[in-house]
Amino acid sequence: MHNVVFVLGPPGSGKGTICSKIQENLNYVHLSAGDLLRAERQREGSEYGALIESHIKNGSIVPVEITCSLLENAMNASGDAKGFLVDGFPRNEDNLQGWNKQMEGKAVVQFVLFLSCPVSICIDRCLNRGQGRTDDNEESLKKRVETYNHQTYPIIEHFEKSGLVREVKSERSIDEIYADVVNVFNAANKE
Ligand SMILES: Nc1ncnc2c1ncn2[C@@H]1O[C@H](COP(=O)(O)OP(=O)(O)O)[C@@H](O)[C@H]1O
Ligand SMILES: Nc1ccn([C@@H]2O[C@H](COP(=O)(O)OP(=O)(O)O)[C@@H](O)[C@H]2O)c(=O)n1
Ligand SMILES: [Mg+2]
Repeated sequence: MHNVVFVLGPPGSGKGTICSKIQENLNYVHLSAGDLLRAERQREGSEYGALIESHIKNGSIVPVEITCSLLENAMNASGDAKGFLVDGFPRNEDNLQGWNKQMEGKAVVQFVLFLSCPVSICIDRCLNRGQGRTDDNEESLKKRVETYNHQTYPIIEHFEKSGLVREVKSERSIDEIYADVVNVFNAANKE
């Protein structure tokens, strides 16, 4: 059974940054849904390259069958770990339903780490991210924020109802955020 922490928050809230620090220090394996989709987009022979690129540019969400299979394969290919940081998933109702269907009996969600951050700060961070992403431009970001507000935030509210959400405010320095995040993980692993 895979132990999973979902990591959610607006684009640019620092999900990737914080996950790599947790992976370094806490024996969790970081799996970014966005990174897995970008790798699949580049993979020679992939039948999904064009579809993935069009969703990424439009800030819309790739069908869950593709994303969840990439996540499951990556979990199965990984060695022993305390758990997996599933970064940027589930981002909409389709993601959530697809995960529940595909991963029932194979994974348990330990909690949801919610990195909350004002959108204006998030947009500035993405515009300055410097990774050459095809979606870090004003036009794509407008759509990504809209997708976050209308599709992803309701998923966070859904988990909130089950008491699974741990919110950490991420408009602060990485060290301040990370200190709170470590406390969240320590508390969860004591339960
Ligand atoms: N707490 C922070 N303060 C300032 N900049 C940050 C902070 N966390 C991340 N960043 C920067 O903001 C950008 C987006 O961070 P990233 O981790 O890629 O976010 P996400 O995965 O949520 O989109 C990156 O350039 C990163 O270096
Ligand atoms: N579960 C997911 C995650 C990402 N994606 C796509 O990948 C894009 C980039 O996701 P990302 O997680 O790398 O973006 P950030 O929030 O890290 O900036 C999203 O805008 C979606 O188009 C998706 O379709 N489904
Ligand atoms: Mg990211």
